[in-house]
Amino acid sequence: MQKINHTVNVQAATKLTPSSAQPLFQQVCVIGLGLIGASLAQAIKDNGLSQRLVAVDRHLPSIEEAIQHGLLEAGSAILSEVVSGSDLIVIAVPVQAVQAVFVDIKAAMDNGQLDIDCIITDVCSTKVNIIDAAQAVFETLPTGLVPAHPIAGAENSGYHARRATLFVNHSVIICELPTTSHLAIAKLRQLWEAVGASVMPMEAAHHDAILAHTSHLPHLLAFNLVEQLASHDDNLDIFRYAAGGFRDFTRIAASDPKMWHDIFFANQSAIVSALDEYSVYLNDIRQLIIDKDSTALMGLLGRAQAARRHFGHMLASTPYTDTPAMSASYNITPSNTVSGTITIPGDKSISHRSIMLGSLATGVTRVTGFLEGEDALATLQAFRDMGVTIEGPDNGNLTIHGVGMNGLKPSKTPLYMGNSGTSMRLLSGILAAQAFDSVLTGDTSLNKRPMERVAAPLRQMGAVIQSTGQKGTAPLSITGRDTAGKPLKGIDYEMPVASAQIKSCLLLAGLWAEGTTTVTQPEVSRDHTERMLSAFGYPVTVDGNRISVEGGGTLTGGDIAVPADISSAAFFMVAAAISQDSELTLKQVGINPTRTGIIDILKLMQADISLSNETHVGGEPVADITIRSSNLVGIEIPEYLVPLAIDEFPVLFIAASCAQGRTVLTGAKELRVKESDRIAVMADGLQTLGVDCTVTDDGLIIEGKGSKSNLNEVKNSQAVFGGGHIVSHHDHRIAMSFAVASLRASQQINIEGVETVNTSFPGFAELANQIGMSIDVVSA
Ligand SMILES: O=C(O)C1=C[C@@H](OP(=O)(O)O)[C@@H](O)[C@H](O)C1
Ligand SMILES: C=C(OP(=O)(O)O)C(=O)O
Repeated sequence: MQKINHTVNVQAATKLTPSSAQPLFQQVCVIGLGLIGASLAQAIKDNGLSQRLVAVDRHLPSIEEAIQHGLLEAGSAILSEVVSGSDLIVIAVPVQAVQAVFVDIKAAMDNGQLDIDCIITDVCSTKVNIIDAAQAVFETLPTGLVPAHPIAGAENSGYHARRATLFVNHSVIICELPTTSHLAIAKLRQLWEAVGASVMPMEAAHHDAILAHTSHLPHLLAFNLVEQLASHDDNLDIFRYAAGGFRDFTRIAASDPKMWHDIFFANQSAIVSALDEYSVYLNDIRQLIIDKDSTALMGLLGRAQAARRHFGHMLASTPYTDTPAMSASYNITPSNTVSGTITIPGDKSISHRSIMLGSLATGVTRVTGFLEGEDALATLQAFRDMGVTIEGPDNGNLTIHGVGMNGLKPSKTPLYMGNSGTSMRLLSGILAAQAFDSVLTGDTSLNKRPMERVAAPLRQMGAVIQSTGQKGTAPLSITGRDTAGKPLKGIDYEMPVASAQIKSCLLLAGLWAEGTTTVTQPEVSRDHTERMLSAFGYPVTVDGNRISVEGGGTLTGGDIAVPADISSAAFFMVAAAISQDSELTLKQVGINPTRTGIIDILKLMQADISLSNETHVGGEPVADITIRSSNLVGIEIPEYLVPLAIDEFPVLFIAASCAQGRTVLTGAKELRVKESDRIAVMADGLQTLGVDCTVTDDGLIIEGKGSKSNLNEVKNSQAVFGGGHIVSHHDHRIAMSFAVASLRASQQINIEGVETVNTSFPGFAELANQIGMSIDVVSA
């Protein structure tokens, strides 16, 4: 067979990687110039990863073209003609042809054309049979053998479909065999990372089982559905009118039949078991349709829709919902006045609890005003994962089909709580009492927050719960009562901190415990759990700071109207208070007295705030809040107000910076264990913007820069903050607080890491701009 040589383009061939003086390889030999092989060759070439590139392919026109394009230095249909001196061989042929390639490679090693430690890898979709094939050929597996699988592709095949960027942001699974040398693994990892992929090690059999479900089964179904429709007599009509769904679902049936033929046989047993499982599910959904079981069908469809979005985020430990960008920043131009009448999104704490109690109730619960922020959506998804049918959210409306106190089912995957401390802590109380085991995990920030504060008292109730993170942190592993034995028992617990999350966690666990569960809080904290339990017909005894429930009761579903969140309203309250000639009215905001610390503190600072249209919505008091510009004064914040304004301190620090004189906060150590250390992070940002402040162990002292002008003079005209770059540490409340600072800034403020604003206040920037601020959201 003919060998085609080509004059080497010296410049291109010696192009170096930016990070090293030498290319990673002397000569790479790619066997098979199909889509994957040719794309990898192109990526190696474009990134200067090899001194020379050669290829083997039975289709000589592809080889010739690749040489003409300057991609290859040489090529042939016969391996022995080009392989000499290669230090990497990439096998990119159909699975069934790999064994024959191994025979050729062994011969080249035996006759000295190839070094014994040459790296040999492949890109095939199955792994066990590749290892079996190598074992059949080599007496001992070569130390350079590293089976691999790039999870990337396209329905187009062949040399012409190649793209050097095919692997960017894709995963490559590599199977490290006991025989493989560390150097081979390290070099192959370096190669894949250099072409933009991320490498994951995986055991070969596990790889095959996973791929059977995620790749092989969908391809098989796509081919089969096209076959089914094509066999109809009226197939022309079917194809002519086949709209997006058919096209989307069967896109992959345009893939290479030979390749898939080989894969289906190569991974036979894993594919057959995936197919058997699929048949069971298919039959189940068929039956739901026959039975007209609307609740169960909605449950299945809702769960599947949400799970489709959810898995990606869970794996990446990133924000929960499909936000427009995984990282974003604000560029804010100073403005000096705000005005208008606006509606703030629903209360986060009440939204969480509506899902939890609605799911555990008997009957249907209809929720309006639900906060469609990532934190509350994490709670929603967790209950879907545990088998609850929840319709929506649709414009804040939800219908929850309660499953009763004993109706939750084990989730098939760890429950992902995203960024939400409330979800994780309240759910751990509920799950500690369930029959089944659970695992709770979160994003990078949540997995750093203290969880022993709930795990330790739950253990006193008899729960079996482990905080498996490094410092009493998540992931939490909870053993179900079926394994752990007896039911939980009520305890009388003195809470060391005034935390509504600890209180709620224990009260919720107490619903299933034997006897009475009592918690005593050192200070009043938000009481939404107590209120909502009562609204669902569950008796709760409140005696000052002692709150008790008896285990064994039931909840009855009903309607819940979620009021606007005072914690979100706080940003706009401060915005109007610190800026010039401003007046804002915030409609129907929750003014539960356990949440109104922000109003009390601002009033002590002489803010101009008034409430009107006071009424009750779903057991919670609400009012319109009107706030106007005022010359604030610095104060010593009374410690009893700290739990009543716990989430509002970041923005209160902005208010304090604009006040005349010093503001002192003490007794607020809890701020250090929120989404960020809110004392340290706020102090850093304030200093960046030119405000003098001193961090203390449990608080902050801020030297306000407000004017001494009397209240009749033009209010709030001077700049307090300079401009600068603020790092929010991905904490939503830090990001929004510094956005508010722009109303008294002399120059632009840029805030990095604002994507988490969606956890509590989706639409914040749009609303801020609507009342006169100037926030430009930049997505990365
Ligand atoms: O119970 C709740 O819904 C919450 C309680 C507070 O946390 P702690 O209980 O940790 O103070 C608060 O910071 C959080 O945003 C919501
Ligand atoms: C602390 C907060 O929430 P969580 O604890 O639920 O993450 C917050 O929203 O400020």
